[in-house]
Amino acid sequence: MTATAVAAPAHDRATRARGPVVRRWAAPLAAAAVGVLALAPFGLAPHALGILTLGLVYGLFTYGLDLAWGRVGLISVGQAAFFGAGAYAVVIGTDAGLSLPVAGLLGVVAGALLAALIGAVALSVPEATGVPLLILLTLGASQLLQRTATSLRNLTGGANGGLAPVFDLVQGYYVVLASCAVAVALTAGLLVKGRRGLFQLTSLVNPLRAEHLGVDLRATRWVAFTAAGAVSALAGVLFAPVSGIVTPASLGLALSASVLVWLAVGGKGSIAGPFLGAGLLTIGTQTLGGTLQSWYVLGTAALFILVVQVAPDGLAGLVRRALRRGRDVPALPRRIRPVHRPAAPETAGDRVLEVRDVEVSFGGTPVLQGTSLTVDRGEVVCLIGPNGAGKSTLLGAVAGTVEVARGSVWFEGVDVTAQPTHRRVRHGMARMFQVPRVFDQLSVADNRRAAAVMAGVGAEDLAVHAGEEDRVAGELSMADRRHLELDMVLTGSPELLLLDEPAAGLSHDETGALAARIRAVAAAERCGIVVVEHDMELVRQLADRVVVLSRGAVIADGSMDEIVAHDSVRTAYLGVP
Ligand SMILES: Nc1ncnc2c1ncn2[C@@H]1O[C@H](COP(=O)(O)OP(=O)(O)OP(=O)(O)O)[C@@H](O)[C@H]1O
Repeated sequence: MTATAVAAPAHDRATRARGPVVRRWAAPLAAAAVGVLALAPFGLAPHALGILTLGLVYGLFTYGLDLAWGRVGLISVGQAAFFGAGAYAVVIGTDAGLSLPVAGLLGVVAGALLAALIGAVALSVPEATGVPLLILLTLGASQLLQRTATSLRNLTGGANGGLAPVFDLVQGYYVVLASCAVAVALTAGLLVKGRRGLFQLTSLVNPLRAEHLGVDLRATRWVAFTAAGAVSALAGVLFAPVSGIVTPASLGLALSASVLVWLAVGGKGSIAGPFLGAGLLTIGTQTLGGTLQSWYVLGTAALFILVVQVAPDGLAGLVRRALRRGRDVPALPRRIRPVHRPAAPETAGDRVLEVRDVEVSFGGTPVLQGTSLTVDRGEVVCLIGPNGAGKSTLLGAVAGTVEVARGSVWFEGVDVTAQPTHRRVRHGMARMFQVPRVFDQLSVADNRRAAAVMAGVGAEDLAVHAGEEDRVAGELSMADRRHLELDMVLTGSPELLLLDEPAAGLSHDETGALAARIRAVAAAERCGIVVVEHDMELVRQLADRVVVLSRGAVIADGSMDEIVAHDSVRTAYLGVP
């Protein structure tokens, strides 16, 4: 399963050229949907057309949520804040004498700015606190805006709502609205094409691996969340003239909960899913909700639970599975421009890495206490020490995933202590984890493509081995996943390779094969390699130099023989008195 770039077999090139089944169906299905929308005014009674219009508005609203939740995994539980902001902009703006398009534009800008602000705050903190913070902030924004809309009677009409311009001709407004929905869905679809599509899909599937291939997670998520706010606000703008009245409910929790259900039922991560979920449930509410009342609400809740249990990818996911004979593997966009990789700085000499007196604490407990480490080009340094000594923490400090309280990290002669992980990676730092971090849900071929694009290599020129298009990375054995991860991080010809217990979970023979490969990489690529390892046999095979860490401090640094003979190492690590 080791891989270097060779020409793709002809049949694999053909498979890629044809594209996955769903892609072949996408254009005809989209054309059919647009055709149905275009013919609807001629075939439907005004009441039915009104319901379809509302379904389209809510579909667009749901699509907005999908740009955040479905594309980058950011759940907003107060998405109505953006929808209501758009709707109220129409009420307030037109009341102040602005034309509908100008008031609508202001509404979209307001929604985008609100989302940009919330996203910037929530994404500026570490992920573990950022995701709950986003949930709280969206919920808070929705509640705050709802209360404000209720209180400012003169401006908004208070609890009874404010009036929006209504158009006499339902059919005339339908055409405007349907054109808008189609245009926005297609334009916003550009956000998930090409390189940005790769950033989004990889961030969604495995954020840590994405970041360690050079994806800027924060920027990717922020752009998606801002776009989600703008699109949901536009839906609110379009909703105001359909409803004729905008009440505080358009900012509230019930609508925010509904849009989550619509997206879950329709299916995340596509254009069709949000429109399908919102459309079907809106038609259901309008036609059955009045007569069945609480039974209808109960039925919707049951449908939600059923879909979540039976088809987590929603109705659109069911259709995709049917078209793909039971498999629903997300695919990277085609034709992705490689990411630009900066050249090595002129200051770079033979020293690839220098860690100077680094201190790291977790919750006030010191873990690294003035730790220093150097690695030269072509050198393999093995980092050993008892459990909890701080070895993985040191790798994290080097890679930028662990915050350094004092001291500095120099990579290729540049102080990178304040640099985010993705920037270090783009300058040639690569990392493998104790548990292999590959994109489990994607095909092996797409894993390689993602790595190639991020390494600045054209995905078109990449080797695709027989069967790798159809093989999902999560189905590979532990050894194959490790080799795939190594292939991926080596695609960028790194200057520094960080390996955290690479032999974990491997058999004796597999460990031997991996050791031979790591040695070959060090010789061929002339990169510095740091290996955290407990397997002393592997350390002996790999190490040019061994560094021993105990309680966050380096207690020995030298050849394997020197280390074994070292008194404090025998006491601290080998347990010999
Ligand atoms: N994110 C974290 N939050 C709090 N404590 C942490 C965190 N990461 C590590 N620690 C603690 O820091 C100490 C060092 O952990 P680290 O994983 O770096 O040790 P290690 O030498 O790699 O150990 P092992 O060989 O068992 O993997 C441990 O006590 C661990 O519990």
